[in-house]
Amino acid sequence: MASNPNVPPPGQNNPRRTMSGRFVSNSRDDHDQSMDMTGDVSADFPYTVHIPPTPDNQPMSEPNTPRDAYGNPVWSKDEYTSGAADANATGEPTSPSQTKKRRPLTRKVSISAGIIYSYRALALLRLVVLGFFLTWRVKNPNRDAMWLWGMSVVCELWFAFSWILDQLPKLCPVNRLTDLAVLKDKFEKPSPENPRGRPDLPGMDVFVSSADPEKEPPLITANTILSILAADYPVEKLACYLSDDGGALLSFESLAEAASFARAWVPFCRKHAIEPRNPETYFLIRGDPTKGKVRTDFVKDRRRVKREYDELKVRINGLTDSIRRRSDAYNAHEEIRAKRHQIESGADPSIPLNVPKATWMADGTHWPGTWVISGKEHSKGDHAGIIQVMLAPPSCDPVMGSNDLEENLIDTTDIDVRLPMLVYVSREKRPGYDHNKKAGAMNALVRTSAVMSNGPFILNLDCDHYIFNSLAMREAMCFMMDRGGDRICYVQFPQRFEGVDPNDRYANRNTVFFDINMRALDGLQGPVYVGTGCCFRRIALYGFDPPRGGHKKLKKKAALLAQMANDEDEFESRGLLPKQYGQSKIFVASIPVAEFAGRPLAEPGIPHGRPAGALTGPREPLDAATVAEAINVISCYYEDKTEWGGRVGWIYGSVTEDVVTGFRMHNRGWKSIYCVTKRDAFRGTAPINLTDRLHQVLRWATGSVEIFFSRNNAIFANSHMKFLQRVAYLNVGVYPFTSIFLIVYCFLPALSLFSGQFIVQNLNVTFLVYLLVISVCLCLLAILEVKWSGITLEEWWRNEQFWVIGGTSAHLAAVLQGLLKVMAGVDISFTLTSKSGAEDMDDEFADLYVVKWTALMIPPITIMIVNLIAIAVAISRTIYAVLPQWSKLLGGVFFSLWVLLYMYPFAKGLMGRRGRTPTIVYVWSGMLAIVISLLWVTISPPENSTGVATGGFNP
Ligand SMILES: O=c1ccn([C@@H]2O[C@H](COP(=O)(O)OP(=O)(O)O[C@H]3O[C@H](CO)[C@@H](O)[C@H](O)[C@H]3O)[C@@H](O)[C@H]2O)c(=O)[nH]1
Ligand SMILES: [Mn+2]
Repeated sequence: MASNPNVPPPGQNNPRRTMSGRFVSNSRDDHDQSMDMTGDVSADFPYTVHIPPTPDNQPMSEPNTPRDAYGNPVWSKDEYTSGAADANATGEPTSPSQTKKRRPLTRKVSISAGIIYSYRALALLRLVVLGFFLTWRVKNPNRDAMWLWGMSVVCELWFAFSWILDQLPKLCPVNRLTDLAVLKDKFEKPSPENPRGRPDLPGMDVFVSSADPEKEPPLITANTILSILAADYPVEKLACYLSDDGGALLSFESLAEAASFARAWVPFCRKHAIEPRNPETYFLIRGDPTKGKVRTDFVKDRRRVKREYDELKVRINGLTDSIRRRSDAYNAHEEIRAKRHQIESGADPSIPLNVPKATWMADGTHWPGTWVISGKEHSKGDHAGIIQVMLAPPSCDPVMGSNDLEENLIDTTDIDVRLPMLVYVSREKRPGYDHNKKAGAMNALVRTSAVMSNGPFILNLDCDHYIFNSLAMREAMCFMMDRGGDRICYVQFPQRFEGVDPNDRYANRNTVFFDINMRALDGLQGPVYVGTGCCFRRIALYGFDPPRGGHKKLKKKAALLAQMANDEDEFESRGLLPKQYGQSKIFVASIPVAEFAGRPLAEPGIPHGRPAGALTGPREPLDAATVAEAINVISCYYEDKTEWGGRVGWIYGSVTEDVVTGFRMHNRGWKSIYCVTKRDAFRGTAPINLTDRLHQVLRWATGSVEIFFSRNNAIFANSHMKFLQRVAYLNVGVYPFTSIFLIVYCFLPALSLFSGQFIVQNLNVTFLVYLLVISVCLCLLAILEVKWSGITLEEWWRNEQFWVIGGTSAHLAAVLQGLLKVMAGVDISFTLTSKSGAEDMDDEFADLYVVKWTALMIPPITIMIVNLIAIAVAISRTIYAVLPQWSKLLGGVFFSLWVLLYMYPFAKGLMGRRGRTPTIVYVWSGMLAIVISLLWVTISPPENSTGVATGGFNP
């Protein structure tokens, strides 16, 4: 297929517009009638898909347009290298307006000293008592059952170790506040350097990752995209990229639909200050939508936009069907043509024809990506790279709408109707190349966006994580633009979830992690990167070191890059850059531009900032050469012999690419920030049924094991990282191994009950007191954590429970899988978490009760059954009065019940919908167990039948 790299001028690559202001493309319903079977429907289809003509993996001819600067910043080279910015920053007298501007953008808020000091003291106390306890345990073996004692002591030693790994990094939590008003003052108010008050904020490229329209419904992705397009950030600075790892026409066309609906949605959001700007959620909000709305036409506008949105939903839901029908028609037509040709050419008509079952675009051409019935060069792992600019970059000045209701859906007088740039990207995939899952997709986007918009900041969102707070990007910018902001590699926001059952049975919200661990890490140079809701400094992804020693190193490197990009020989002779970043000179040239544009403003106290007003110029329009280059950099051979995935970009080699990527940055000396906003910044979906949840934690734990056995193990971290930060990263790699000890420990109570022994020789006072103290300390620590983090005790308890459930199932499997990878090189696949929204209107949480069998469930089920039987055996032995020591019996039973208590949500989950009366599970299986054990005891009565008398409390 001949590609057409020409990008239509702004505005022309959009769908046709009807009189009602709606946009149509030929991709829907009426298609069968309108389709011209001669294949000439291309004339009015709005999209020309851009793909590289490189199935043979040859680089495209180098576009001949050397540029000094690309993107939005106006950047004077002289000033950059001469350090004029520095000079200007060294404290000239400041005007009153400047003093006002010097108000900080962010602030640390300390946690109440009372709470935090008692928290630390308690942790210390527990540590000490734990030490005494374990010494006592080691010194006092149970001589009657050394095996039981040995196993339990080993497990307890490990638990203590893993508790320390988890507890230590939690000792210095912080909270932070931003001041958005100061940000506005600094970057959007008229000033001598910026007389028109044009936005001087740096550009932001938003990356949305999607991989499979089956598991990730296009409607969810479309909503995410809409929330981004409508975000409150200067339009001309914002660009949105959708990565489609499925290469599906369905994703492509639904993005086109979303883009055309954005013309109504975005002005509506701006006009009436809508929140959240994800239409699906917005229209479902319970309560009075007019609350706080002042414009009288709100109700009318809302009604219209709502109807338009409903139509969009129907269209997106109908896409699968319309694509199939269209393709069937085209394929039938092709077959007829081939048959005719066969007859005409005099060939034997009985020879079967091999016409491929292609997937067709509305313009009557083959879809270059994956076909519905996958064919050669059109399957998930084998297709061309595709780039489509769905919305062209907007002009740099506002474009006000009008009250012409023929043209517009709503009256947009005095409303800026521009839309941010929107690009569809599906990287090239070929057999024989490792595509490196999400990390690979993100790296393709990093390069393509560098060429097309080069925002110095990158916001990364999974396709199901939408912007819930339209100011979120500004929050991130406060940190990045504040004093010392140039040392920040990313600002991570907490992941918040919708559609989780109110009891949060499987701790899907992960609040312990997001409100306790992450907040605490924020006090230790920064939270880990968790894959979504994270705003990166672009150059941190390029493997740069943070500015140290007066920015000299960074400046030198950037200047060198700039020089090399311009000077052919220099570039070539060093051999260094192509090796690191690949062959694209345009890409390399974009690096220093991004570095410069990402700096905070030069001000007293911010020595190496950029001058105010430097980012207010218009951005270069996209030209054909640029798009050609953007396609070049997403080809699958581009990364050959480069450092992408190694030192540069998202790091490869783990299914939890996120943790590794963040780790590398921290290890280089960058800091990160955890930004918890009052109104959630982003929200996503979480798998709520047991099976999906287990698979999710399986992937995470497997990723952790991969990290543990790689050079990204925190043991090898360098001195840029604080000690406790290293402990936290070590914990990330180590926690799955706890499962080995946990599973043994969960069988111990049953083993003790069966054997009539216990993990200690007798339940003496010392043992019980130690046990009591460490448990009480743990509870008090939990209460204090709850106090400083704001989570609830129930959430904390759910987390404990799931720690046992996940620990005895998914984590164990992860350890095995990880070992297999290390020892036998077995590759680990990325199982997508399905993101089906609540379909069933009668029961929002219907998904919760879905029971899908998985082998992961075997160990926890075994644990439950064995423990139940053990309890029953113990009870029947008591009935027969044959147990040697009642204290051991009591210990064992308590121990067993404790395990069962932790497993309770799991048992509930297994029951599916009936699990609503979950006690039945335990009661029922308990009865069964009693029967079994009565039989067992009758068949083999224990030898010692004088036991009761010899037992007792024996301190
Ligand atoms: O080959 C792939 C596989 C996945 N994805 C995308 O990666 C994201 C995360 O996948 P998901 O199945 O939703 O995983 P979760 O467990 O929900 O995600 C968490 O954990 C992952 C690491 O295991 C991170 O990549 C995610 O960002 C983080 O939110 C989704 O947007 C996918 O579309 C790709 O783009 N290409
Ligand atoms: Mn997800």
